Amino acid sequence: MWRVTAAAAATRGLVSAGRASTKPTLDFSSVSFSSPRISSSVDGLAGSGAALLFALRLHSAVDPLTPRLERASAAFSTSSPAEAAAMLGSLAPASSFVSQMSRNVSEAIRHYGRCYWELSKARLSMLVVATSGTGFVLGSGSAIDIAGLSCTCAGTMMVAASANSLNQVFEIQNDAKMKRTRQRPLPSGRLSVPHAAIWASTVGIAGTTLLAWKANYLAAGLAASNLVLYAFVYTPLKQIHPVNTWVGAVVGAIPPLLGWAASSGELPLKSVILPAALYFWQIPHFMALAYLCRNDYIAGGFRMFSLADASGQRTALVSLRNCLYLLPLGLLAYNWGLTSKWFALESSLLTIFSSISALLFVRERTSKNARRMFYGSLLYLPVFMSGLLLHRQPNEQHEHVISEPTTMNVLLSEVEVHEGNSSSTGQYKQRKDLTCTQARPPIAYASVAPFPFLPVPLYVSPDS
Ligand SMILES: CC(C)=CCC/C(C)=C/CC/C(C)=C/COP(=O)(O)OP(=O)(O)O
Repeated sequence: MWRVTAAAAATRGLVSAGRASTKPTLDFSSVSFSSPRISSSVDGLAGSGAALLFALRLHSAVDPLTPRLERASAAFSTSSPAEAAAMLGSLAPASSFVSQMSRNVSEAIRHYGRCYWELSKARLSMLVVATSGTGFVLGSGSAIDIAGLSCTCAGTMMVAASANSLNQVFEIQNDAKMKRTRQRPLPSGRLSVPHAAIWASTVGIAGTTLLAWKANYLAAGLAASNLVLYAFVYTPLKQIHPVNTWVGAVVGAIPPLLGWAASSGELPLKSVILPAALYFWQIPHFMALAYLCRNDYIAGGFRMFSLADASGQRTALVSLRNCLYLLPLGLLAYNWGLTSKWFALESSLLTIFSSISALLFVRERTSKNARRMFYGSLLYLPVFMSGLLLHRQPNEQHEHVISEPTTMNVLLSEVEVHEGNSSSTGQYKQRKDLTCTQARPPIAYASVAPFPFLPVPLYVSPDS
């Protein structure tokens, strides 16, 4: 019985996929299902004729039943309803196989998708991407290269995902002992270690390659070194010495440098403002976390600073000290031409607010005050980065390539003099205008003018 009904449902699927719009209509409403489970799954199948067709196409490579289905479907137009139903009844094993297969595929996608998401600590990685993207914008001139920004963010996401996955591969035993982490894919047994290692290597290599290809070697090198620092230095250090928090802070501070390097190919002094903010910001953030979860960290075998500080006093003082280190950053950002003066004001107010939460924790070391400091730190970073972006001054170093009265401009003006009013002057002017928005290497343009038939040479910095 169920064979016929399954075939009927498959027929409805084919009809709804539009293959039988001009064919005689079959009425299967009188057909009943003997099992509710089969009934619901077959109904689902019938409702998605297109999906079924697609699955059958895939299946046809391995299953000799598929040509039979195609013949039966063709017979639709010529057979009576009873004949067609009987014919399609013989196809039930194929359709149930396909339905099972598509269910398995979608379950596997959901399962591994979730595992990869958790293994990559996707939300943390997205925060890392936000800092790297901010670095990219700060390092840009007045025009922002959106394609470059997208590639930098994608590359950073992949390398950060890889670093986080390796961190979990190395900490399975510890994570299994901590309440906060025992449900992660590896300790919970949802994913095998080789699978996680292959995932980590693939995204790590892909991300670094993308950065090297679409940004530059400096950005790719920073990403790869940061991965090594996080996975192979910070991660084992967590079980060895409390200094791990400071090493971890360096890891968190590098992504904005990576972004800056990706947009401008160099790292001037003012590029360290956001990394410095991230470095100092992480100390109270992780101190608060380690204080709140100290029993969990003890169970996991991690040597956090707060574990050797039963009263919490040193933990609180270290947090306050690092909040205070954030104070001059707004002024420096203004002084070094990174932002307008408004940012200096906003950053100072924000830092005072964070320092007050740390001061309250120093005065009274309770979980409530530690939590307040933790949530305060969560607020600090997005506000600080938004302020930087809102009040940023375009990076002059990025634009000096086109604005300095050297190499290119001299050559361009010479070209204009030589060409006089000839029609090609317009082209060169156009090219010059283009450089004002795209800030391309001068030699690439200079070479075009006298020897347009020669290949454009690689850019060599005048300083090198
Ligand atoms: C480009 C690139 C490679 C970026 C990497 C950025 C990155 C992974 C930053 C994380 C910094 C950090 C110290 C996290 C805490 O890890 P944890 O091990 O203490 O966290 P857990 O206890 O939750 O595992």
